[in-house]
Amino acid sequence: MAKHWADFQYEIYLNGMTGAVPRLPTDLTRLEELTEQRLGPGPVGYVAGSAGNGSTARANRAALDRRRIVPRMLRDVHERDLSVEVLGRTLPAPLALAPVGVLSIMHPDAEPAAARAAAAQSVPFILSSASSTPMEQVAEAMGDAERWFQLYWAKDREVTRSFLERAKASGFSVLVVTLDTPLLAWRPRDLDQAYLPFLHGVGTANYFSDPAFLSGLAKPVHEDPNAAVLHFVGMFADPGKTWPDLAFLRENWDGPIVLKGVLHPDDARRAAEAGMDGVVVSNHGGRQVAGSVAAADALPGVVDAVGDRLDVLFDSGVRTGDDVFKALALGARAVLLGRPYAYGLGLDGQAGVEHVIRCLLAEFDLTLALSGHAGPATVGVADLVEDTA
Ligand SMILES: Cc1cc2nc3c(=O)[nH]c(=O)nc-3n(C[C@H](O)[C@H](O)[C@H](O)COP(=O)(O)O)c2cc1C
Ligand SMILES: CCCCC(=O)C(=O)O
Repeated sequence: MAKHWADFQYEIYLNGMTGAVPRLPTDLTRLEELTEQRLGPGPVGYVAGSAGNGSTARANRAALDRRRIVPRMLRDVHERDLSVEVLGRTLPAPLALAPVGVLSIMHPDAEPAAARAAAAQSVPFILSSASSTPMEQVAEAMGDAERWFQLYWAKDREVTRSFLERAKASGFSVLVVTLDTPLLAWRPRDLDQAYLPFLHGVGTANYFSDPAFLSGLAKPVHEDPNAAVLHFVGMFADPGKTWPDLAFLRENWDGPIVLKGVLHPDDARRAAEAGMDGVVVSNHGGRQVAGSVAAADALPGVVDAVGDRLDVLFDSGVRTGDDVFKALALGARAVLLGRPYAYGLGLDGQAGVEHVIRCLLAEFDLTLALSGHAGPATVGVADLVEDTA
């Protein structure tokens, strides 16, 4: 049975009869400011910050804001079903939680709490390679929920092989390979505070628990933690990789593989030729290339190029239910959500993440209905106009 996401609206009003109001704002764009007030400047700067002067993060928002929905009337939207087919699975809504590393800088319950929230709301959780908790522990927290694993494609092939083996053994079924972070970008907010979570030992849990990684260290982590962190920083990603290298991942992973960070239609075509199953059109939430094309502006070109062969997902800048609608109208099958759930976690742990998911999907459900759609299938580019003013 289809889940009635919009009912959250009346749950909130009914709770109000006893004087209760939501613990966090229902306009998710307010979460960043609240997080700024409550958490330390280093962690908040890391999560909220972007590459360069922030131009890409702003462009992501502008590209979504510029597109406006044209609602249609009298189309029977009484019964709605938000489910979508993605990578051979049925998702109850077109949403997954994006891989966000180092979540313990936001909340001590970190990835297990976010993963439990996603599981409770039946939304896939994509666990980052740069998790602050080893993948086996996060998998355990997830029960029988959908598990997707994000790979930072290490220089050391044996570390990659070991990560894939561990992820398979822990029940992760979809592999999301991030291509846009072969190097960490110029991030002034972090540079100005000289703050990088990894140097505080956060985000290395999968590596420090990995036999292949540990065998590359001259001394055990506890004897020389700084050397271990520097070894991680030098090997977690590999600027030398090229398209033919994908064959190694295809050989070592049985399930679907999705390439994250694709913005050019030709790269999307190469992904299809390499036997991949999907792409995420993403500029990493504006955290990598300053001055980059906005993700929403890149989306239609990628959909045109490979939409009939690959599942095209989208992230970067999604903050509201109407953003989800717009991404679907531009051709995405589903969206990933990044910072807002990290803020929800920081402000209220697992409950905060559940709040964020429920608000976003309730608002999306209502946007669909009020725009004349009973589900994602009928949403298309004809539902949008571009505001050129
Ligand atoms: C604090 C933080 C950590 C992130 N860590 C990762 C990561 O480990 N792997 C990855 O592929 N993307 C990572 N991302 C990028 C997200 O997966 C996603 O692409 C981005 O946050 C989407 O944009 P949004 O934050 O505007 O929703 C991270 C983003 C943030 C904010
Ligand atoms: C080493 C980078 C991992 C975290 C990340 O992807 C981000 O901060 O955007």
